[in-house]
Amino acid sequence: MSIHTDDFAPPPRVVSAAPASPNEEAIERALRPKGLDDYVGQAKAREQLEIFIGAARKRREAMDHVLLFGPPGLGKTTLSHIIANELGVNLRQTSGPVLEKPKDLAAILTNLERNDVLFIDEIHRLSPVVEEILYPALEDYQIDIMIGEGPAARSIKLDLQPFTLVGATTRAGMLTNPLRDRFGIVARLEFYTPAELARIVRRSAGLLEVACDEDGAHEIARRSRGTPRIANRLLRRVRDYADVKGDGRIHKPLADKALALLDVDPLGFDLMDRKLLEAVVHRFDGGPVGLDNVAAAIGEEPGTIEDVIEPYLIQQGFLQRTPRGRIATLAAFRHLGVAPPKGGVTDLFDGA
Ligand SMILES: Nc1ncnc2c1ncn2[C@@H]1O[C@H](COP(=O)(O)OP(=O)(O)OP(=O)(O)O)[C@@H](O)[C@H]1O
Ligand SMILES: [Mg+2]
Repeated sequence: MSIHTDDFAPPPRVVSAAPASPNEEAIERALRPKGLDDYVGQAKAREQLEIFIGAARKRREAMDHVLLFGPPGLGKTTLSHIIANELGVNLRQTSGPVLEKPKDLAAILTNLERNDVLFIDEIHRLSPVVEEILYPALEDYQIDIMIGEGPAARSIKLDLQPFTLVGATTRAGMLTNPLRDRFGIVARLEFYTPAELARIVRRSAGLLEVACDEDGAHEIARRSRGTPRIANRLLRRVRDYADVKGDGRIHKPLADKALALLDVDPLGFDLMDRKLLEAVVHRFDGGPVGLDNVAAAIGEEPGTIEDVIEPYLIQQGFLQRTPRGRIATLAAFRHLGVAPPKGGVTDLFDGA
């Protein structure tokens, strides 16, 4: 039997917010809510969109362009599909890194039908030359394209059908100002509360035809890092456990055991989170420590730490992001069972 190098790749994090495999993406599609009514949580974004969608439908116009931003797995792609559904138009889907040349985007834009939704995922990764042709498209539904080459080259204007751009990004800070300014609607997606995630777990359990009681759903929800993608994944893992070790039904004691086996602790932190907190606490005395140093200490990309691991730890009050670096809070010391430093945990303002 040959050994593939893949055999040595670390197993994917069970609480990673990124989709684990193409198979998981297919399951996600099946669990994706189709309308705003099914879309749990995100009250603010939902309310905003309800109004804009309603107005655009009434006037039979293209809705204003929308920017969705927030950490992975919170429902940006889901929401873009819902917007197109609710508007009753087609959705064309692409992503920043896929659009290499202006003509790639031009081909998509010129094929849009009236009032369609164009979804560009990872919009912060658009190349500058592609972004350039997007500006007039967004403002005037026009593009300038070059015909011919060399001295004979000339630019012509093409009219487009009115359309709505929905851009998604995990890093709003990386968008250029001119691009950001062209979005009329900007919605920031927030981490979900355990109660909201429990509703999502119950809904998904229904679709997957698994019996899951309220307490079982809550246990899964509580450990899902505020993220529906993780909640759905943990539900499927717990279902496997229930099928093998139980009678297929999910309740709290069973969920507890299954999740402990998966190394997901009661706060939803996994080995990666603990590794990060431990590094800041043990190796850097609680900080402040720069992102690059933490990254080197735990062998992760700084970008991954910033986009994927940190946001939840910060939101939960275990880590602070300060101009001088990352600081572990008292809660982090307590969670790791470590006595806090004598002078107290460095806080944001001391010495500043
Ligand atoms: N509000 C919600 N209600 C119910 N289920 C949701 C909700 N938001 C997301 N989900 C579920 O979580 C899964 C992941 O959501 P989605 O793919 O939309 O995340 P994303 O923000 O686009 O992530 P990424 O940044 O990785 O692209 C979806 O397949 C869907 O089943
Ligand atoms: Mg997505």
